Amino acid sequence: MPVSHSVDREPSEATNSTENEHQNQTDNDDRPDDGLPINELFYSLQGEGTLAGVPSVFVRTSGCNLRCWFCDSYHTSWEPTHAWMSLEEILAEIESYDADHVVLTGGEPLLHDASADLLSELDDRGYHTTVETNGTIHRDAPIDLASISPKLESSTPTPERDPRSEIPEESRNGERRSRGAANRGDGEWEQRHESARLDLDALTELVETHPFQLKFVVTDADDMPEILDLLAELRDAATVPIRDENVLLMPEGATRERLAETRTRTAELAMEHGFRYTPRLHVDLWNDAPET
Ligand SMILES: C[S@@+](CC[C@H](N)C(=O)[O-])C[C@H]1O[C@@H](n2cnc3c(N)ncnc32)[C@H](O)[C@@H]1O
Ligand SMILES: Nc1nc2[nH]cc(C(=O)O)c2c(=O)[nH]1
Ligand code: SF4
Ligand SMILES: [Mg+2]
Repeated sequence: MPVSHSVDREPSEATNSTENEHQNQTDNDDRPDDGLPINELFYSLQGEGTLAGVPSVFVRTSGCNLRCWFCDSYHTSWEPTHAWMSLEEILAEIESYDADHVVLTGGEPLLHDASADLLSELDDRGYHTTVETNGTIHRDAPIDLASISPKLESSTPTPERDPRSEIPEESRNGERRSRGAANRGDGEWEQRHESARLDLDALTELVETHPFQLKFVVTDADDMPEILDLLAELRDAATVPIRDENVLLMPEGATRERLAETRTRTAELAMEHGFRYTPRLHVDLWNDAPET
């Protein structure tokens, strides 16, 4: 069974958009110089995108500069938990699995300087690396597939959609969330998320520097005009072709129940526009279980 690391302590304040600011809000005590805050590290099948079905080791960093209301990795964004692991420890654990593919995800993995070092070490060892990123940060690092998921207006945590506004209950991962009155949501991230969620320069640099896929989370047909506008802007700005086959529509849903509501419409939209559809295999297989 994969190993999970989490830290039992009060949730940190909202994570900021730079690593330094982020580090100010996390444990200093046991942090190695070259390490990363790891929320979970596990072996599974790539569930999304053009490599769906490929056995892969997942390294999930903690901390994000955005706060999508639907985030399926709540404990890396809204209430980040993690243990600090040195690169040596991370690499040893990756090497303990029989896999050629590594997926670096989060949270937002490109927030962290050490993500670039980890990617270089993985490259030296011959691994194929996929980085799951929201596309707001570019880093100079060897990446075999930049899996970019630019965030649409429908991701913004308005007060009505703020997950911290809900009464504390079992979390999506089956753990109890500790949410007191002090950290109850009231849409405080709405503006911050909205102003940070798209960065055309970072997106352009990402598609120009790495093999890439653009993976849009679709909640309903209203998302399409924004996807088409963003693609037109990106195609204008980038010096590399962005083919329809590089554009994936992925249904929003952290659970089988929710996916049952979104996937057929998303598949029809993909056909209508000539884009790819990507399933969420891991949700079909294991629902919202952690470490899958
Ligand atoms: C948790 S994110 C981490 C990487 C990065 N922060 C990002 O958003 O791309 C991993 C992937 O899950 C997707 N995702 C998160 N919550 C989702 C949901 N409820 N339904 C569908 N996709 C979701 C993201 O869009 C992204 O493609
Ligand atoms: N199986 C599986 N495939 C995935 N592809 C991208 C994931 C992610 O959270 O970034 C993910 C994930 O969490 N699990
Ligand atoms: S950008 Fe990714 S990790 Fe951050 S809140 Fe959105 S889905 Fe979650
Ligand atoms: Mg996931």
